[in-house]
Amino acid sequence: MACEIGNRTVLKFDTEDGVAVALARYIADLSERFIKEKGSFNVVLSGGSLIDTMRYLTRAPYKESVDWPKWSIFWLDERVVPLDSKDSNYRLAWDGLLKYVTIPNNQIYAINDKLSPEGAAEDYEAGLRDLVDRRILPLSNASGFPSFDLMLVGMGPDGHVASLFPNRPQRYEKKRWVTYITDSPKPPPPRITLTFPVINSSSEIAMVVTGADLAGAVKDVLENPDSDLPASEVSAQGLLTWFLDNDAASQL
Ligand SMILES: O=C1O[C@H](COP(=O)(O)O)[C@@H](O)[C@H](O)[C@H]1O
Repeated sequence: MACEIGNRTVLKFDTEDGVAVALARYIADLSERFIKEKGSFNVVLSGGSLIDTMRYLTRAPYKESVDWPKWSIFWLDERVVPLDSKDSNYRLAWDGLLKYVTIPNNQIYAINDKLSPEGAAEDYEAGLRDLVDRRILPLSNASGFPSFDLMLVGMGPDGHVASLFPNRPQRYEKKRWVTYITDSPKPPPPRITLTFPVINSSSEIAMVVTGADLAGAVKDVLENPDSDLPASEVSAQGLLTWFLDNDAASQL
């Protein structure tokens, strides 16, 4: 079932598996559209449950039909831990998605895990600036911040997105493209994260939210015009689409 709530399209499915099926088709369709329009597809991944919900992309027909070599992969946020740690969003994405598909390694933009959180954030932002200089990543005409084709965003029960948490100042960053946090309320504490000006410069955003523990935050973000949760600040230059299962939508 689809409906419009504010400036968001909300798609509701009976089960998490229904979300997973629809999400794979949505991503494959966008991949085809962007590659036809400009020859490449820049995708930003979250960590958490999102990667498992992308599982149908690693199977037929998408494993073969998607033009994976035209993709570039970035992270919305990353834990500052070794890339082979079980807490790393890179490792999660590698194990659940990237190892099954044919995206060239030099188009997978992981953090430098040898640096401090501050250093890793500066290094990731410098890498993005280099891609802008080389015209691989465009700047949004509207905001002047880099504009990714698709951002896949998860949400925590506290309404956090990326590593932008309630009661932490990073969510108010207006100048930097990438910032860092050393006291994340959700472990592990050291992380880097894209900032809201970058998130909200994306062409397309999918908020992928499944599970009963998220129902309260979903209701607040989608039905309370005065919501102060970080997820309520997400907007896109194109379409912002929420994918919900019945559990996450149970309080709407
Ligand atoms: O810590 C994180 O949490 C959020 C939400 O994760 P989920 O398991 O509740 O889906 C995730 O989007 C973010 O990338 C991750 O670092």
